[in-house]
Amino acid sequence: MTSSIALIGFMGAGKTTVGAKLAPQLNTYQRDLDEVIERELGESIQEFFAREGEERFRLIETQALKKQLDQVGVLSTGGGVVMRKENRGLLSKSKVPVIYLRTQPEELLDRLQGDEQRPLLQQMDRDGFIRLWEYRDPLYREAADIIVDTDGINADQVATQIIEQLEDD
Ligand SMILES: Nc1ncnc2c1ncn2[C@@H]1O[C@H](COP(=O)(O)OP(=O)(O)OP(=O)(O)O)[C@@H](O)[C@H]1O
Ligand SMILES: O=C(O)C1=C[C@@H](O)[C@@H](O)[C@H](O)C1
Ligand SMILES: [Mg+2]
Repeated sequence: MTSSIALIGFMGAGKTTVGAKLAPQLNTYQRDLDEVIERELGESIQEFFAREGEERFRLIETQALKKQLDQVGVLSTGGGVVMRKENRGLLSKSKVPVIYLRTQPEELLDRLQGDEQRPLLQQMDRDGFIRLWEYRDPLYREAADIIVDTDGINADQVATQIIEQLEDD
């Protein structure tokens, strides 16, 4: 079974949380694209967004994705990684299986209640959040090799489902 994968999905789908659980089970380690970018920038994504805006962040995210995607390990991406066509192309043609953690927006809103780390979340009301989810859902599907529905199951159960799906492949 492969020990390299990439996790994609909306904010709060569990890419960071599930990736951390999955990596030791696959005898590998996790890299989180948001954390890689924050280390390179020397500041939080929140701070960078506030000063430079989303477009500049997306360019940096593409550079980071190019460097990280085909390396060994579990790569947890940021929720907006599918916004740029170039990134979707990189994910689609990548050698590593790309797994879409799919979670309904109502459950995501519950999980993210009170969050202050995600700049886009601060800018949106409930309807805007659902509209963005509906816009992105087909983009994640386009880029993914495997889809795992995470509604109503915890992060450990999501990790187990991913391993089962990888074994079936
Ligand atoms: N399957 C799950 N069931 C319940 N809560 C979950 C699940 N997966 C993650 N969470 C919780 O949801 C919150 C967001 O999770 P996480 O940070 O892993 O999301 P993410 O997909 O990495 O988001 P982002 O795109 O913003 O990086 C955390 O509080 C985490 O504990
Ligand atoms: O969904 C998004 O667009 C984002 C999700 C986070 O992971 C970060 O990459 C950033 O806050 C943008
Ligand atoms: Mg994350």
